Amino acid sequence: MTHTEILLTNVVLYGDGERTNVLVRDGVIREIGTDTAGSSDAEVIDGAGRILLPGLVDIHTHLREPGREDTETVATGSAAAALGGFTAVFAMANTDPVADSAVVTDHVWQRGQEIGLVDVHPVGAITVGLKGKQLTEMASMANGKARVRMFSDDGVCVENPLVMRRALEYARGLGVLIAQHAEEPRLTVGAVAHEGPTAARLGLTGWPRAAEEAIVARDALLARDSGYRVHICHASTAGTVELVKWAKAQGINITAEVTPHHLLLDDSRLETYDAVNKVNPPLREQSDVQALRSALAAGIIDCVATDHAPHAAQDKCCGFAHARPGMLGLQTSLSIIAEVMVKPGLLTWRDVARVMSERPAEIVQLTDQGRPIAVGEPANLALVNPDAEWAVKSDEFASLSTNNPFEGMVLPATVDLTMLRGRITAREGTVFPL
Ligand SMILES: NC(=O)N[C@@H](CC(=O)O)C(=O)O
Ligand SMILES: [Zn+2]
Ligand SMILES: [Zn+2]
Repeated sequence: MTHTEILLTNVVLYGDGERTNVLVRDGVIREIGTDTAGSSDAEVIDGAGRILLPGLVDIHTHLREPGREDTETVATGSAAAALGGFTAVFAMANTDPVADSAVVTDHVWQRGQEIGLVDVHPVGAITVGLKGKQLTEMASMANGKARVRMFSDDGVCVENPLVMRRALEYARGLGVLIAQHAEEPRLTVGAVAHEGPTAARLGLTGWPRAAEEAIVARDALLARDSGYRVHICHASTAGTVELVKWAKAQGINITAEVTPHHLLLDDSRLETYDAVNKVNPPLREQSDVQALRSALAAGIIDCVATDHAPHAAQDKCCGFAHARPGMLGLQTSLSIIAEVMVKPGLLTWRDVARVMSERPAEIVQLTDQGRPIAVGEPANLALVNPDAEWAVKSDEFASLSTNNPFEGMVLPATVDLTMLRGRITAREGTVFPL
């Protein structure tokens, strides 16, 4: 039976303050208050001990549709997202065919809306076929049904500085975001792991920090001169933190994200040669991990993004050098942030709302996500139990792939319920597609 109203009782907004009730009707938050009761028809959900956050927004996800539907689809990725507390995700363009035309971006958007678990915003490619040569028709994607607002060649770097410069100028005219996978490819030929003592000992070809940092520095300068903004995907080094801090201090319009795995894991994980730990950029050293945590706490790094990157078993269970890079992220991200940022006191839950919902929504200029939990606002919400603990079992995950480096870990905090425009999309491990 469908209720016209949902009443969340005894929740603590942002984990800060007194318990209260939140009444949702027709997709909108209608009333908030300890006396709020709703009509007799309202579905009452007891939120005692729970924190209410705005629905999470992930600006960096890989759903493998079209092309590798054996590893993830818009449907399975949406389910993983809803279970992880997300109400909007941005699906990267490195699909097959590449999302470099409105035909592909409109398809991805349309599929997401049909499934109805999360708003799936396609990211458009910056260059045709991700080849780094010719700019795509960003305007036709931006003006299509999907209203594409973010462009990236993620998976590969826009290497040519003139192409990057033109991309920023074109994006400026359209008001869309350019996001860079910062990797100077001439420094990473054959690279499979962070260049450092661990890779040297294990005989793995290294990806030096400078490969990332050189592009971050270059693109900060290109952003400065274009007068337009640039976003840095998956920041992984202490040097990137210093460069972003410097650029912001100059008034350069630059934003950056960090992944949960770069905040939790380091290259000591490589000892086993298990390719589940292979990812781009690679897991770095403990000093980088600490610098990334501090930078997220300080707002130098703006937000968290999962870089959820599902891969088939046959593409992972092969020699380390041949395995594809990437790891799952959507269903573990909030818990990892709770573990590495909230538990040690680096962030409050109020801050988590900022780095996992409000700030990412701002960066991509989504007007209906990352909104305050207030009367009249869209009911995009995540109900979190901060005191629960759970063990990660990837065979219980919604994703079609199992490349999960967090397998077996016991993590804090569960997402008990996710709501998209007033409709429950996930509740206690079950999803409710349209
Ligand atoms: N992060 C990864 O290691 N892999 C991503 C691409 C990317 O984000 O660069 C993928 O598409 O699998
Ligand atoms: Zn990338
Ligand atoms: Zn990515």
